[in-house]
Amino acid sequence: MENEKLIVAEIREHQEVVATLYEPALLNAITAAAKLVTATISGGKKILIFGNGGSASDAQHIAAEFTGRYVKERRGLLAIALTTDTSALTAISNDYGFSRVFARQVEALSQPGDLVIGISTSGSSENGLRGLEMAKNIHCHTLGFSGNGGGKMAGLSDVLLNVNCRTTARIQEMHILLGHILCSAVDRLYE
Ligand SMILES: O=C(CO)[C@@H](O)[C@H](O)[C@H](O)[C@H](O)COP(=O)(O)O
Ligand SMILES: [Zn+2]
Repeated sequence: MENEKLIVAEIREHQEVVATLYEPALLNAITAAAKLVTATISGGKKILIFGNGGSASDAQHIAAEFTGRYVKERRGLLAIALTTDTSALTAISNDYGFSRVFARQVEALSQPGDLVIGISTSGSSENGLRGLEMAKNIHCHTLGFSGNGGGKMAGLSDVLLNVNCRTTARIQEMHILLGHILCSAVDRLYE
C-alpha cells in the first residue's frame, strides 16, 4: 500500500543520513564539540541554546538533559534554552524585531567563556545568526548545529556540526542524536 512505501522510504532516508555521521570530518567536529561542552562545564561556565521551531524543542530538550539528568546521577548543570520565556520572547520580538530575539537574551544572560549553541537546519535563520554574532562579541564560545552546508552559521561557529543533508526533518533527527552524544560526553565527567 502507498503509505507503507512512504514509511519505508522515510526510514531508509533516515538510515542513509545516519551513515553520513561516520565521515571523518564530522567525527572530528563531534570530538571538538564534546571538548567544548565538557570544558565549559568543568570551567564552571554555562551553556545557552537556541533554535526555531523543531530546533527550539531540541534546544529545550538538550538544556533539560543538563539541568535535569541524561543517564548518570550527577549534579544539575547550568544550561538555559532561550526559547521558553514567553515574556522575553514576545517583548524582544515586539520591541526590537524577531531577528533579535536570541541576540538580546545572549547579551543579557551570557558572560565571556560561556558556550552558546545555535541550532538551525538551514544554517541561515537571521535570529540564530545574530545570536551567534552577539555571543562572539561577548567572547563566548560558539557551537553550531546545522544542515545544508552550514550556511552563514559556519563562519560564526567555533565548532560546526553540519549534517550533510538538505531535508529539515532528517537533519533535526541527526541533531538530537548529536545532542545526546554531547550529553554522554558530559556524563563521563562524573564517572
Ligand atoms: O520542525 C520543523 C520541520 O521539521 C519546523 O518547525 C522548522 O523547525 C521551522 O520551519 C524552522 O523555522 C526552521 O528553521 P531553521 O532550522 O532553518 O533555522
Ligand atoms: Zn520537525
